[in-house]
Amino acid sequence: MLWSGWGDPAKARELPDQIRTLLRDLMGVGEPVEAVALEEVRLPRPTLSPAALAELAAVVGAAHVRTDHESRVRHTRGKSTPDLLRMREGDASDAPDAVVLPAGHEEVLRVLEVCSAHRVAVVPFGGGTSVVGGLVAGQGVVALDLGRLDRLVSVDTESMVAELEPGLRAPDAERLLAEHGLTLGHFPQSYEYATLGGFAAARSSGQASAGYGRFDDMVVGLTVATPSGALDLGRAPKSAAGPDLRQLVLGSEGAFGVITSLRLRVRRRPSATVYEGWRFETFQAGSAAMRRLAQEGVLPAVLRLSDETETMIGLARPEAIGSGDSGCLLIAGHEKDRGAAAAVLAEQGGAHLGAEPGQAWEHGRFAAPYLRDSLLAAGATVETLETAGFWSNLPRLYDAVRLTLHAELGSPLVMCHISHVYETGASLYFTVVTNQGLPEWERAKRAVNEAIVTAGGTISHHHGVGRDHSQAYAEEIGPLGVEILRAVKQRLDPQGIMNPGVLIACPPPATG
Ligand SMILES: Cc1cc2nc3c(=O)[nH]c(=O)nc-3n(C[C@H](O)[C@H](O)[C@H](O)COP(=O)(O)OP(=O)(O)OC[C@H]3O[C@@H](n4cnc5c(N)ncnc54)[C@H](O)[C@@H]3O)c2cc1C
Repeated sequence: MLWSGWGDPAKARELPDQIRTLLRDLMGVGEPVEAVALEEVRLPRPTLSPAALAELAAVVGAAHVRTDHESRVRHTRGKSTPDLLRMREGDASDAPDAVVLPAGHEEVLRVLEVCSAHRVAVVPFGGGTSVVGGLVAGQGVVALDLGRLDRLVSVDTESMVAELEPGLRAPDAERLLAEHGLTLGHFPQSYEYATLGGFAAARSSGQASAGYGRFDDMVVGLTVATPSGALDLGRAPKSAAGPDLRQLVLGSEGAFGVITSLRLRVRRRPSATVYEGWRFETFQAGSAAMRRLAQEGVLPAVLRLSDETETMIGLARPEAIGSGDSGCLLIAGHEKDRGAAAAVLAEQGGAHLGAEPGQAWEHGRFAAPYLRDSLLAAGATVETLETAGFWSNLPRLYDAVRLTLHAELGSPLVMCHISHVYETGASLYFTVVTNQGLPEWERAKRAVNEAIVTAGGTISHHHGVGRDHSQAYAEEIGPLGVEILRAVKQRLDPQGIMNPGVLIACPPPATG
């Protein structure tokens, strides 16, 4: 993973001429911005005591406690645009003092014991793709990299449940499951780098959520190491034995403990997926068609609708970006017979475009993050944000976000798509390109968060809360909700060492 951007540097993408012209002539985007070299990145002076480092090394082995420049840089923050812009400028002031790589559940428990005793904060680190400030470390903090917990532990093909370790990256998990003819069916845009533990900890949702559900729907059981001991949850597909404590862990973003094992529902790999494109006159017409598909139970595995602006720019087809298409492009990916879904789409006014747009989307489905790097290098600020709401409230939410972004940023390019749908509602995913800098973007983001809460949406459908959304999350769940989460944290993590600052504002660990 490129430390100052996304993915494999060999896959870097040139900006098409139409986009360069749009940025320069219509949006007034300024000069290209070079990233500093890795060795020029500025790190804070470490403050971890030699005694704490020695005890950590005794648990995981000296080779698995890393304090070198590159390891610290690579575990600094996540991959939001503000994170990347700071890294490009050489600012790693939130770098952890050390990166610790345990090999299993018992070692995680012992690392937490050492860190509790020394009042050292711990930030669990999966793929490092958080876009909500979920990985802010800082002085005296350890990044707990779960990359060595990377095994497929067992497969039960009768129950269709697999036990996997949390540090597995999604492609590795899919490769191991494919050997048994199985799949998770979880393909977020961060697929190439994100881990199973990160998906569970942040309640991720993938591009095939219409067919496979969200990641939290797949978790039938999990094991968690906390500073107060271990929790092992989920011993049946469904249970009436009290509240479901798995739900306290899903979405907890490392604030309560470390997920060390996951029992996940798996499915047989489909023999083929048939992709196709449809065009709708308006976003409203396309979203009404999606609603019918969800409510009539004939959803394809993949379903994605771009609004007019996103269709015009061609974001759903990175190879054809700047193509200037009209209307609203809908992509469907069918793993079963497409007949019932196609009939609904046609009845709702969709024009069938054939296989090509769907195949182009499938081909470029993980390319957009590389495009973001090229836009940042060209001097534009580009970022995404998302929310979800009930169908009846979706138009209000859509307008509220767009109006706020335009009011805050002058003339940004605001694109939107729907790619996660339910019988009762859907998520809205916005991509914003602006000539404004980081402070203006951060002000706009605060205003959008407020607008989302006011318009009745949730502050996150799948990116999570992190630090960036903690204030809006507190408004969403109310003071009593915040108190409940604080009480849980106090019980599981009495010293407050687990990822302080994410989810709910809590005092940092007292230095001992
Ligand atoms: C370009 C890009 C595209 C993205 N697309 C999508 C998308 O399509 N869908 C989507 O859902 N998200 C998307 N994301 C967001 C991100 O990939 C998800 O939040 C993902 O779930 C994070 O996984 P990770 O392994 O990278 O976790 P990290 O970023 O390493 O961690 C995320 C949070 O979980 C905590 N954590 C990680 N592992 C554990 C563990 N084992 N136990 C306890 N806590 C843990 C961390 O401390 C942190 O707070 C995208 C991000 C980027 C940069």
